[in-house]
Amino acid sequence: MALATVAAALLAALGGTLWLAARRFSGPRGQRMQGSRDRSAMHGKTVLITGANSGLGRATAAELLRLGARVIMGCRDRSRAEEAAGQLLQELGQAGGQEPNASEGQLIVKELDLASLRSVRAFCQELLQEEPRLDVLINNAGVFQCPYMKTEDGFEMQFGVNHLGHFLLTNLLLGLLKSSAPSRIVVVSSKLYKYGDINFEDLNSEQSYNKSFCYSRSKLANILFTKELARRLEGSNVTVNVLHPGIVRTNLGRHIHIPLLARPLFNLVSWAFFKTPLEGAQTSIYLASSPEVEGVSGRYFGDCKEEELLPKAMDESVARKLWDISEVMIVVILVQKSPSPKSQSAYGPQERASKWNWVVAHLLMDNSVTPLEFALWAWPCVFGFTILGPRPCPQRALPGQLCLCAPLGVSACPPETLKGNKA
Ligand SMILES: NC(=O)C1=CN([C@@H]2O[C@H](COP(=O)(O)OP(=O)(O)OC[C@H]3O[C@@H](n4cnc5c(N)ncnc54)[C@H](OP(=O)(O)O)[C@@H]3O)[C@@H](O)[C@H]2O)C=CC1
Ligand SMILES: CC1=C(/C=C/C(C)=C/C=C/C(C)=C/C=O)C(C)(C)CCC1
Repeated sequence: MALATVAAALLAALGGTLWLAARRFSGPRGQRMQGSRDRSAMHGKTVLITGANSGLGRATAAELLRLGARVIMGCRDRSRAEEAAGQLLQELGQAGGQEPNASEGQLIVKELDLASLRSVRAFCQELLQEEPRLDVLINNAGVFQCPYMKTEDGFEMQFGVNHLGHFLLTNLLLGLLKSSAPSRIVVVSSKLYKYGDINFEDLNSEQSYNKSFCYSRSKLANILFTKELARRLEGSNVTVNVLHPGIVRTNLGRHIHIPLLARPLFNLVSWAFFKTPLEGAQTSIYLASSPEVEGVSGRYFGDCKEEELLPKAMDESVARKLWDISEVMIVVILVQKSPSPKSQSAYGPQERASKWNWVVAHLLMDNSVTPLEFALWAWPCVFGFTILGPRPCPQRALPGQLCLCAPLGVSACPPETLKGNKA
């Protein structure tokens, strides 16, 4: 009896494995490899891919390199990136039956930590000095459902890396993309955007943190960012499109805890049902290289086809607000050098909730911003405020000092004013 039970269990396990294996090698996967097949399609083109050392980014880099592109891998860990680059060149050499880096594109590793706006700026400064052109920017790097963590600048990690880091990166590289036009920006989002919302009152998750919601919110932000950027880039010959890759077997799930005993089963199921990184990367490759999408902008793609979005991902007013507040967040960090104890004590509980308030006021009072930086960053922010309509300032500004009060509760008043107001 016991023997029969064991035999039945073994048979069931074998049958299950065979069925999963059959699923793995059949189905629509083959049709998903729709990227450009022209081996020289990307010759002479420079492509920047964030998070190119792993998963989808790595697979995208491999394919674009094969198509002849000069690929810049923007990665946070130099040793992991160099290891991946070495493997990619070796694989390419083996596949082509020739010495790596002979006729195909070039691979360049550069350090870029999207959880540090200082790193993003340093990266862009170097890139702008060294690269005469940039044809494709692929905003691919991402963090998925990590425990509550903050970036170097104090932003919730998933929003900070997935949205804000890329927001700054893209804006700093827009000039080069425009001068290299026709050029493309590709944004990697996720279908999970459906479960997110742009809750402006707690964008930094200070009040509550739900890791799934925050991932989804950051991916919704990716889509709204794409929509708004496409609108701003109309007529520039720079296109921007967003995609979801499907469910792909990568390192993205590193923060998901799977009990040790369940891991083999999970691995088997993911092997059978998830896409491989190369399959998942097809839409990124397609949007980066296919002539079919030349001139197409502001669209959402999956499996190399345009897809419909939920209304919340197409809301123009939310997209504009998100853009404006992202600018404020970035501007603030630009001027937010270690605040003085005097300033620290100057803001009360309400102001502390959005620490950005008073810092914006320092724009013109503090020489931590150069006129060029001010011109680049401050005016869109001030302009955004103007467009959205400044509200009457609840605090009384000191004569001659900057005091901006914008919607969404973001206001900027000199700390002295806030202090005076509290008294
Ligand atoms: N896999 C999937 O099923 C899906 C993935 N996506 C999206 O695809 C994109 C790629 O993810 P995927 O390849 O799956 O995951 P991986 O974890 O394999 O790759 C993510 C990449 O992002 C990098 N990264 C993470 N944080 C930072 C940072 N602070 N600065 C710079 N780079 C960083 C990682 O670097 P490091 O290796 O050093 O950690 C890694 O190179 C993400 O945007 C993700 O949201 C969307 C839907 C589904
Ligand atoms: C494959 C796999 C894992 C899980 C990855 C998962 C579940 C990723 C899901 C990502 C999604 C759905 C993102 C959507 O935007 C683990 C846990 C690392 C274990 C090893 C193999």
